[in-house]
Amino acid sequence: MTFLRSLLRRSHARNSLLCAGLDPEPAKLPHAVVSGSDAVFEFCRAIVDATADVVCAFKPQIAHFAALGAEDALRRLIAHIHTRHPGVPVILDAKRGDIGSTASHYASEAFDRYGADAATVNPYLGRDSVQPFLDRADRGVVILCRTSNPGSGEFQDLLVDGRPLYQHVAQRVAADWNGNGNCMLVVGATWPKELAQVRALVGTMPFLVPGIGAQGGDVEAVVRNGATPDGGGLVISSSRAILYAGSGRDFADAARAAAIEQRDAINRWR
Ligand SMILES: O=C(O)c1cc(=O)[nH]c(=O)n1[C@@H]1O[C@H](COP(=O)(O)O)[C@@H](O)[C@H]1O
Repeated sequence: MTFLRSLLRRSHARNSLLCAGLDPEPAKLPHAVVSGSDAVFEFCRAIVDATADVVCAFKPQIAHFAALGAEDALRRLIAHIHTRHPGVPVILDAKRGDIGSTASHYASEAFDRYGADAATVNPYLGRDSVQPFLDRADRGVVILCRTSNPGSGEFQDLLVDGRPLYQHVAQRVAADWNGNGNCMLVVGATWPKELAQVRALVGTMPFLVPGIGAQGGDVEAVVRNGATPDGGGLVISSSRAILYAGSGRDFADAARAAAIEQRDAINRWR
């Protein structure tokens, strides 16, 4: 089954648009419970097992593992999700972008080494840099469009032929890059007006929407401005607000409670 089909199926089955981001930070781990050389894996596995039935996807962030030399923990974590929670797709947040010959190695890293179902990519280098990802028709390609960070407008809002650059990205992806029907766009929860503008440009293409929780994005505005007419089309991602909801022995229960709260807050506006 393709990534987008399994995402849709999972989202319907669990009535959830929530994605749990997996961004382990050593200083924030509950050391009384998880410690030792495999603490990152054990922490993330506990979060995954506590939230899998609440979410439509997981999104591990590669730098949070690579900076710690924990690439093998990432590989095992994705394998664990696939084995223990089949049907929950994994989006590897890697934000890759390079010339085509190198990009093919990045695609292989994401999809073959780590076994991810989808990966985030940066469109700045143009279509040939994303092509090795687009060619993997069964996998998802999640393309940065209007990112959640405060400085996102510095380049993404620059007017080109009278329209902001991020709108060109949205239109180009929808019209030209999505031949295999495997594209999504990243639009930050912190920019509801832009979310509505991108939705108006691309029809029902699904969006990955990070920026609720720790970054303060407004859930109601996200759903009102970003959802498709059937109340879907969104994968709303939250990392720190779920991962670090608790810091004691009950950290996994606290993460589950936070995820349920966020899922329900999203569903209230659908
Ligand atoms: O591609 C992403 O996932 C992403 C895009 C974006 O525009 N903003 C954004 O915050 N992210 C990622 O989403 C996660 C947000 O984490 P929290 O702010 O803790 O929920 C981080 O891993 C970011 O790298």
